[in-house]
Amino acid sequence: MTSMPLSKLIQRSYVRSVLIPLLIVESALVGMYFTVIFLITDQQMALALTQATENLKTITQQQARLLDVNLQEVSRNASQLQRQLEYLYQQRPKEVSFQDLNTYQFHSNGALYRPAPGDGSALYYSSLHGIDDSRIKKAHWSEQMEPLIKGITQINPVIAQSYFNSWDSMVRLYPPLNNLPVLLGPVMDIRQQPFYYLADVQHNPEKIPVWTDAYLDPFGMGWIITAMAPIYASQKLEGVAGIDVAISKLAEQVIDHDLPWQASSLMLDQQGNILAIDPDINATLGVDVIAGQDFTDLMKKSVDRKDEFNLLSFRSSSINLFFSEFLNNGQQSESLEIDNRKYLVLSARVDSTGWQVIAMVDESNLFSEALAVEARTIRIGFIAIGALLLLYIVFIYAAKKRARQLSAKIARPIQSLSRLTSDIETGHEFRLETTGINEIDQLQENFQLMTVQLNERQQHLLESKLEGRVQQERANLMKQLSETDSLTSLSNRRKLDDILASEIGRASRYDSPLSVILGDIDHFKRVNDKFGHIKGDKVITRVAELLKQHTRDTDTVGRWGGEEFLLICPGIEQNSATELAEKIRTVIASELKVDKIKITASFGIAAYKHQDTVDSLVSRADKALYNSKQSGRNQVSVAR
Ligand SMILES: Nc1nc2c(ncn2[C@@H]2O[C@H](COP(=O)(O)OP(=O)(O)OP(=O)(O)O)[C@@H](O)[C@H]2O)c(=O)[nH]1
Repeated sequence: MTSMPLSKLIQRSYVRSVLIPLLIVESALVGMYFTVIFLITDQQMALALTQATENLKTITQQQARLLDVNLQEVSRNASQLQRQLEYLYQQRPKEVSFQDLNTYQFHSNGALYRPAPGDGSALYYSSLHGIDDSRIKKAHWSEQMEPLIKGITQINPVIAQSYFNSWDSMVRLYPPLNNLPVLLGPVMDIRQQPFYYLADVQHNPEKIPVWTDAYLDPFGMGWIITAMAPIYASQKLEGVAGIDVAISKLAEQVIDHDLPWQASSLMLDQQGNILAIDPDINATLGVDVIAGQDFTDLMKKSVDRKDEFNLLSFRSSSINLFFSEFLNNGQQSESLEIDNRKYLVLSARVDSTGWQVIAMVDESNLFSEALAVEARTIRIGFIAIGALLLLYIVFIYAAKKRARQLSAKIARPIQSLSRLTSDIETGHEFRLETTGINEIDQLQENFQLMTVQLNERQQHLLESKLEGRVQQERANLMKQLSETDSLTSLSNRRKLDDILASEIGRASRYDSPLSVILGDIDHFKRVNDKFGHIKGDKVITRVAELLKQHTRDTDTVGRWGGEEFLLICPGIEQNSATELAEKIRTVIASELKVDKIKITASFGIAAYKHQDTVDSLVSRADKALYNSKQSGRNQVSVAR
């Protein structure tokens, strides 16, 4: 197992036991938080889509209905005008008197017209059939139509123009156009005009007002739709009454430009022609790009380029396809993708004309609220994550610091204990500080107790050892004192007895030689007598030194008594012992003097013999010594 610092161990345990579980739990919570946000956003978006679909569907249906109501009103106006004009024809007198001959004039191109209609109706009479008096009179008679046409035009704000066209190309029109002969030409034939066939019996057997298709007004009013009513008098088709409705005006009244979610409207006829369009979606559908200029202005000016206003014939093929399918299948709501943006498209049909009122809304507008809430909650989520990260950083920092403090708190007493262990033999007493950690404090207490006990035991041990040694020393000393001669420090008689007994035993056991030399200072009594005991003692001490000096370590020199010395020489034959004694005798005789008087000594030698005892051996040496004394002293004699 690898070892590591205590602080790291504590820190790791903090991280493992607290940080990691915390991290797992909070990661799960954050994950759940974001999942819930996405789910709720999805749900809110789906709800917003449903609400917008329902809402805009209702709005477009209301707009279509309102258009229908308006168109029906115009249709009723056309019926009214039809009835009034037919009544006028029925009341038409045979003869008509001229009111004011200057009212009408012939234009230079031959057509009859009213030069200055003012706020009255304009009149045009084609010269196609020739303009005789009766036609001039008819023109005058038709002035009775003016209040009818004018009244109808003024009664309904969506009506742009009302007029009557007679079969022989007389046109009475309100509001007036001054230059009708120029606009219509000298020989315009009304029966060749495309709308006129709507009035004949073959195409309109019920003789009721009918709607033309939407068309671009040749006089610059943009898209127009006309309610056309045949005027019969005595079964004869006298002409047609027309009420022009400017589609832009109609649309203005019914199409709300302030739709919710910034939705925009447009209106298509059955062929897909754009009858009205909110400028906001011009760019989206590419209408601006195709037309290259202001679309509404263009509509007012252009008559021949009708295709340019057909949604199904320009822009991208995907948009064409979408709208043609949308219109053909009568779909009410669908999603359309243009330039990677999704649009919700809803439509409602105008029953009178088969037009479609269409609302388009950018789906991102529907979801903006939900997405804004989502963005806000995601931001909150990220702030929370940031805060958590900050918390973790603070936590890790705090854990590190705490781990350091805790490890120091734990390590300090352990280090003290360790120091104490190494210093324990010094016997010093330590006082350890309490840590506040039960186990460690208990350990310290036990350790301290153990140290005290150990010190006490060591003290006891030392004391008992010392006492033993002192006793031993004393015994040794006593023994040494009992075996040593106090004057010469040589072995005394008792010790010599022991050693000699032991050497005799050894010589006997191993059959090894053993010799003893007994020496005695000559005429010592005289020395004492002459020089005193103190000097006598000195002579004895000096003889002892010389004996020690000239013998081996294996030899034993001892004071046998008084002025007598015994040398025990193990392993030495009689001859060698004699040589040794002779040498010692010579040295004493030559070196030892008291006040110039020579001191000599006599020696007796005895070699060990089988069965010898201490006494028998020493006795023989003593006899040999005696012989030396008898023979004149300062001699060496050998026992027989
Ligand atoms: N100063 C001193 N004298 C001692 C000691 N021990 C013995 N003496 C003396 O030694 C003398 C021995 O004398 P003797 O036995 O008569 O022998 P001697 O005078 O040496 O004569 P011979 O041995 O015959 O040569 C005595 O006078 C003792 O008192 C001692 O320790 N110190």
